[in-house]
Parts: sequence; structure tokens; C-alpha cells
Amino acid sequence: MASLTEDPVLGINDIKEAEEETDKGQTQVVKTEEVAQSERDMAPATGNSIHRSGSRPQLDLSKAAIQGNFEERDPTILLPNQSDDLSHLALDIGGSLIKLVYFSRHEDQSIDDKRKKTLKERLGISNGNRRSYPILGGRLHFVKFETHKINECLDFIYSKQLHRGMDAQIWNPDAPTNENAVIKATGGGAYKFADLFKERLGVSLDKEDEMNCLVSGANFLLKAIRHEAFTHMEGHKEFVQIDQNELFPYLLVNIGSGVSMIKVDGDGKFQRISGTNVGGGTYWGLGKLLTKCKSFDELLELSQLGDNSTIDMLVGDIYGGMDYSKIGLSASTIASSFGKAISENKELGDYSPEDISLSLLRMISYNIGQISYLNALRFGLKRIFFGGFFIRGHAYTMDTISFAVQFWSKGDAQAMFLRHEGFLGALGAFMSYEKHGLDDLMVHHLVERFPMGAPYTGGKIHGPPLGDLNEKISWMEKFVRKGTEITAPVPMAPPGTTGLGGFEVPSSKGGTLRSDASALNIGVLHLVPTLEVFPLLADPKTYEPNTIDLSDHSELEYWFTVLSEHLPDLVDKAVASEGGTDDAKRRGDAFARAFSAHLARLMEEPAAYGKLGLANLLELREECLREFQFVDAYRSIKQRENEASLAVLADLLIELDSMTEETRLLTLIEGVLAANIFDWGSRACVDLYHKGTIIEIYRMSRNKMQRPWRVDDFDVFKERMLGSGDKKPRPHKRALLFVDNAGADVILGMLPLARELLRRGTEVVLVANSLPALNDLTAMELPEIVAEAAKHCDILRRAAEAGGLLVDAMVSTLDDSKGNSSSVPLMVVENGCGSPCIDLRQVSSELAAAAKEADLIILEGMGRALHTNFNARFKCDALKLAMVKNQRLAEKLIKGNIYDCVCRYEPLS
Ligand SMILES: CC(C)(COP(=O)(O)O)[C@@H](O)C(=O)NCCC(=O)O
Ligand SMILES: [Mn+2]
Repeated sequence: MASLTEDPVLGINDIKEAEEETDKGQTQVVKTEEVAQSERDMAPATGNSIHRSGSRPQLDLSKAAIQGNFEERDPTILLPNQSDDLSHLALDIGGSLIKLVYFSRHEDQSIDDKRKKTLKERLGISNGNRRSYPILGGRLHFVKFETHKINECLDFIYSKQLHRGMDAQIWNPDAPTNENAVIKATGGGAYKFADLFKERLGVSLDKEDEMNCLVSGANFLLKAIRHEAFTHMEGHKEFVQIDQNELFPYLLVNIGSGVSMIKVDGDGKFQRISGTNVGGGTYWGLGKLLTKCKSFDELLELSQLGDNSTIDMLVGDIYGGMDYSKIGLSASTIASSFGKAISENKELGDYSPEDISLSLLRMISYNIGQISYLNALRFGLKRIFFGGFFIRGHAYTMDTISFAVQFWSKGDAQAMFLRHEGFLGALGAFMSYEKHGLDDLMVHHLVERFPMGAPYTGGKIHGPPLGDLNEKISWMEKFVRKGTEITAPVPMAPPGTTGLGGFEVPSSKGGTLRSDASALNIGVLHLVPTLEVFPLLADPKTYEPNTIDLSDHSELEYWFTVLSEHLPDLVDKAVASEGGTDDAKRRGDAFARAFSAHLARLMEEPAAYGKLGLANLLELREECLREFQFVDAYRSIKQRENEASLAVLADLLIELDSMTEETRLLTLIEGVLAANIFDWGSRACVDLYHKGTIIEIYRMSRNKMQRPWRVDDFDVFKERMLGSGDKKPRPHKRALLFVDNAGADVILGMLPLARELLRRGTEVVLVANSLPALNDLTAMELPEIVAEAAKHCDILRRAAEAGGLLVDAMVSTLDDSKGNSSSVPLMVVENGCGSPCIDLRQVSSELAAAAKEADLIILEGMGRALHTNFNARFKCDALKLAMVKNQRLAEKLIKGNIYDCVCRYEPLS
């Protein structure tokens, strides 16, 4: 039977909305003078887009004008030249909740410098053969409101000027407000509130079919977002990565007030095959009558403390405590929901609200699970995805549905859930805008971030548009730490929020509900269509970047402690890097609280943000730093070490040149391993730095380089490089060198190795981070270092010139380099990351282009060669070089000790 309403569900009282926004200066219109002032005071966050340069974009107040009535207390100020971010918005207005999906765009601010131009020519990257993405670079945000607080939703849209960012205007910020602006919307409210939207915002709602939206939203999520779908059995959550090519057909069960069951055969190909009127509305409606609960979440919370056997008639009640094993029913199976109430001489008040709630929840969830399975069976569908706000990440609900599907299908069918479960319709409406290119995005184009959200509490919108730095800081300052326990940690959101920065602890009980409630954690999706899968991965489908899987609790606990202990030192460095001002201290403190809160959250539920590996934790730390506008915490350390290393480079090169080829190659590899000791992310190394100068430590480290190393494939590598006997092997055509730390690591380790490869006729591409992370060098910093090094070395100079790294020097040295124009080039490319590790499923297009001609890759450092990619296989020769600067990792990974070295060579063979 068709359900009576299809609204994606459910009223919740006291919803605390939180939404995140890291970018500042994005609004074209700001509401008050104070806001404008606070905008001026606050520099915007930079780092979340890899395209951003280290400098902070400023709010462009030129031609600012008051719009509307000058007499108004809080007149709107129009910033016509503020074009940093513009938006798209789509809505799903259900009976109980309004879901918003909106997009904020970033201008591509990458510096198209001469180096990049030359590089693009060299690598054959031209814009001509690339698809142009209208939404290139931006973020997709998910927010919701209670429907009865629609005015707050309208205020929110207005404060962010989301209604202005439609088609024509998205490209022309100077355009006046469009009289005919249209917002895509689905759900019953798109009809009901059309006039209100016109009246308040001057926009028309373009109504999109709800089923259509649900399906296209689900298809998009399942194809484009990593770790979107998961199973949930007996409290255990497991992410399922679904192959795009094997996605269809599936059954989509949307549990709203009522329930729809849709068979999905492809994009735009679907059929509503069934439904049930016993859905979320039934649970909430009956629950409200029977328990006097005031909100859906309260009802859910009650269920967690309930015992349904006091009210349900179980098989055991009928069979005198026995199983009915002949037909496979255990004594605890519910024979009849609420069945006990018939025979007992009790009134409603004699049953506890907790028991009633649980009994209801089980009744409805089982029923939905069972009907869904029967429909899947009708059409031979193996996968069932459940969505809609009924589920809202509630573990027990998911377990119950999974149990029903498992039970009735005898394990043949699988229930799966979606992290963005409540936003299917809104996303689908968003997808219905034509030509924004979103439908073409692939899983590697989307980077999901979980930064600290600016608060949006109590369903109320006050003051400035959300997301400014001050807001974030003052919220972090409200955190209270009791011993090691954080009592108001961020993403432990109250139920019914988007999970982004809901700061209140759930009103009752804490403990049990927390993990359920917070399961709605969804981040902001950063859309970076320039990201690509690294083309040299042997098998991208099975590639797993993380070596250390943190779903093992003891492992998570260990790394949690390591990162927590490192925090005070990191904060000191970060604050110092910003001049040690009071503002920097405040931000430093907020950063520490924010990161600790994330860690605490993850300790409680490691899968909260998707599958968790060590690389994710390390990246999260960098993201948090950027969130609080620490652009480069190790800037001065990097500078100091670069200078010290450049000062001794010439001597090192002379020493190397005096060696035989064979000794030189060994010394070079030793040099890389030894210099990898300069790692400010390792506790043990930082302790060492207090005991000597850079050069002393470097010498000591080199002197300790005794072979065999713990992993030692040097001889095989040497043979490939130098051959054996009379056999002189062909040099590699192009080598990609993934470089790591500033100072000795790159300058005394990797650069001399690069020079050797160049000398042998191999083109070298130095691959460095797009954004700073710890003391890692960035692609922006490298050309200057190469230029300095080139002063001491002709090979480097000619190669750097050929690679376009010495653009300015080229003119002055043109005469000297006559006849050397055929020199093999040395190039620098950014990798697309801002982390000490690298996930090769998401690299810059620059790197992907450079990789196409490469036949050797060298991954250097613990982050890139051990924490990630240790087990990665490539379509070319690969050399992994690192010093292990952590005892536990050394034991676990190589059965060795701290400071042991890894030289792993994996020829293509
Ligand atoms: C963050 C790092 C991966 C950086 O190492 P690198 O890639 O620079 O060699 C490493 O410093 C690390 O794992 N540190 C945490 C462990 C510790 O302090 O022992
Ligand atoms: Mn590093």
C-alpha cells in the first residue's frame, strides 16, 4: 500500500543546527556594520582548497553600498566585488524538516606562475583537452532546519545570500539581484511554502519530483562519495565501497514519515515498487501518544533504556521459556509486538515509557526490514539501501532493520545505510540544476572534511553569517576539559543535527546515545575536479593508502596518545609562526581544543567519519590547523634548516663527485635515509634536536647507516641502475621523487639523488606538497631551494633551466648554457595534498600528467612510504625510502627498532 505521506521525516524539538563553513569573506552581502567590521578584522581561512595560496584572501569592500532602507538598524551591505564565493542552493522541504544543500565556490586562486606554464607545456597539459567544470573548486554543504521554523531557514538563506547565486549570477557577481531567480526544491513544502519564498526572498521555487530527487541523490552519493554506504550489525559498522559498474540494480528504501521502496536500475531509471504507511511518522505519532514524549529524539533516547520483553509477547512466553527450534525461532523472538498487553491486567501508565518506545521501534523497524526484503526478493535485488531521517544514525534502528533483512533472507540480502541518509532529496534537487557538472564528479574529486563548525544553535540565527573564525574560536573556548574528558566536544552532536559542530552534550544520559546521535556526521564536501587517481597505481580499485588500520582499538589508542602528547609543542610552534600575538594564542588554544575534540570523538567511534587510518588522523591535524588559520606552523624551522643545509651542500657534492659510481649510489641512498631523521612530527626526533645542531645530527645519523638496513633491497636497485658486469642498463626515462622534509632531508638527501639521476639522463620530477604539513617542503618552496642549490652545481642548474625552474636566471645565464638546451629537465609538481601522508587516489592533475611518462617512482619518508603506500603496487619501478622514527611502528612493520631504515625496491619486472 502506498504511504500516506512521503515527507522525509520527523519533527524534532529543540533542534540544534550547526553548519560548518571554513571560508571567510564569502558573502556578497553582509547584514550589519558589526559584521562588516568583523569581516575586516578577520582574515579568512586559507588552506582547505589546495588551490589556495598561503596568503589570505581579503574581503573586498570596494564599492560596498547599503542596500535598501538607510534608516534600517541593520541594513544590508552589498559587496559587489566580493566574488570569492558564490552559491547554488537546493531544498527538500519535508513535513518535519527542511534539508538544504548548498554550494560555495572558490575562485581558482592558484598562481599560474612561469614555472607552471613551462611545466604545462612540458607535460602537455593544456586546458583545451580538459573538460571545463563550471563548479571547479568549491564546497557542498549540508544543513537542516525544522520545517516549523521555516523563517529561520529563510533568514539563513538570506544571511548567506544563497538565493542570489543562481546561474547567470554565479559568473557575474556584479549582476543585480535577479528578479526571476529560481531555487530548485522538492518535498511537499516546495508547494506549500512557494509564496513565502517569493515574498521573503523574491525567488520562485522550481519544483522537482521527489522520487526523482531521492534516486538521483542516492546515485550521486553511492558513486561519488567514499565510505558513503555501510552495514550495521550488532553495533558494528563496516563501510562498503561499491563499484560504480556494479551498483545497479538496487532497492532504495526511504523511511520518512511514510516509507517508499524504489527499485533503481540506473541514472533516472527507477520504479516505485512498494511502500508502507507504517514508518517514521507512525513511530513518532504513536510514541507521542503512548509516552508523552515531546520530541522524536527523546523517544529514541528512551528506547535505549527500554526492555521490550515487558510488553512484547515473545516466543518464550508462549512456549514456557523454550525456543521453538523446529521452525527456527528462539525464545527471545518477538511473537507479537505489544502482545503481552492483552493478557496483563495493566494500564498504559503501568508500562514504562522506555519499554513502550523500544517495543514500538522494534515493531516498526522489523516491519520495514521485512517488507523491504520481500520486495527485494520479488525483483531479485541483493542490495537494499535504507535512507531517510527515521534512521538518523541510530545504531539500534539500523541493527534492527539489518537483523530483519538478515533473518528473512537467511543472509542472502544485505541492508546498507547511507551517511547522508537525510539529504537524498535535497541532493537530488541540487543535481537537477543543469550544467553544473556535479554529476560527472567521481569519488576522487571529492574530499570530505570535518572541520570545526561555527555554531548555529537552538535553531536560531543571530548576527553574522556563520563560519567566521571568531565564532569558531569562541565556541571552542566554551569547551570544558575535566581531566582528560572533554565534556562538550564538537562533533558529538545532539541527535538531529547535521553533526557539524553541534556543541551541546545530548541532554540525557550521554553514553549510549552519543554514538548513535553523532553517527549523522557528515562533512563538507570539497569539490576538486582537478584531482585524479595516480595513473601509475597497479590496481586503483584495491589500493588502500593506509598501512595502519585504526579500527584496531589498541592501535587507535596508541596514536591518539602520540598525537595528544605532541599537541602542546605543536601549538607553541603554530602560535610562534604567527608572531606569538594574543590573537595567535587564542587561535592556538582553539585549535588544540578542536583537534582534541575530534580525537575524543574518534576514540569513541572510530568510524564516525568513514574508515579511519593513521593518515586520516595526521591529515585531520593539518586541516584543524588550517581551520584556525595557521598557514605554516613550521615556517621558521624550515627556513633555518634549509639555510643550514644549503651551506654545506657544495661540500657534499664535491665529496660525492670524488667517489666511484657504485660508492656514490650507496652514499646517496644512505644520505636520503640519514637525512630523513629531520622530522618534526616524531617525538623521538624532536627530543634529539635538543642535543645537537642540524649538521651534528646529520653526521651522526649518516655514521650510523650500517648495512644491511632492516629492509635492504639496495643491491637489486643498484643492479637496475648500474647494471652488472659489462651490461649497462638503459637509464630510466623519468623519475618522480616524492620529497618530504625541509632542510637536510630534501637538500642533502633527495636533491643529490635527483642530480645523480639527471646526470644519468633521467628526467626528474620533484613531487612536493601543495600545502604545508609539519616541516614538509611544499611545491611553492622548492623552486627557490633548487635555484639556490643550482648555484653550486651545473647539472642542477642546466636541468632546472630546462625544467623551467630558473625562469629568471635563464635570461642571465643564457650565454653559459649555450649548447645545453637538450639537458634533461628537473621539474617540480605539487601533489595535491596538505598532509604528511599521501593518498594516491587523489592527486593533482599536474602530478597525474607528470606520471604518464614516468618509469621510476621514489617515495621518501615515513608518511609517504610507510604510513601510506608501504604496500602499494605500481605500474613502474618503485623505491621506498624511509627511516623509521617510531619504536612501535618499527616493531610492527619491520620487526625492527627505532631509527632502522627501509630501502624497499620493487621493480616492475
Ligand atoms: C608525521 C610523520 C609521519 C612524519 O614523518 P616523515 O614523513 O617526515 O618521515 C612522523 O613523524 C610520525 O609518524 N610521527 C608520529 C610518531 C611519533 O612521534 O613517534
Ligand atoms: Mn615529513
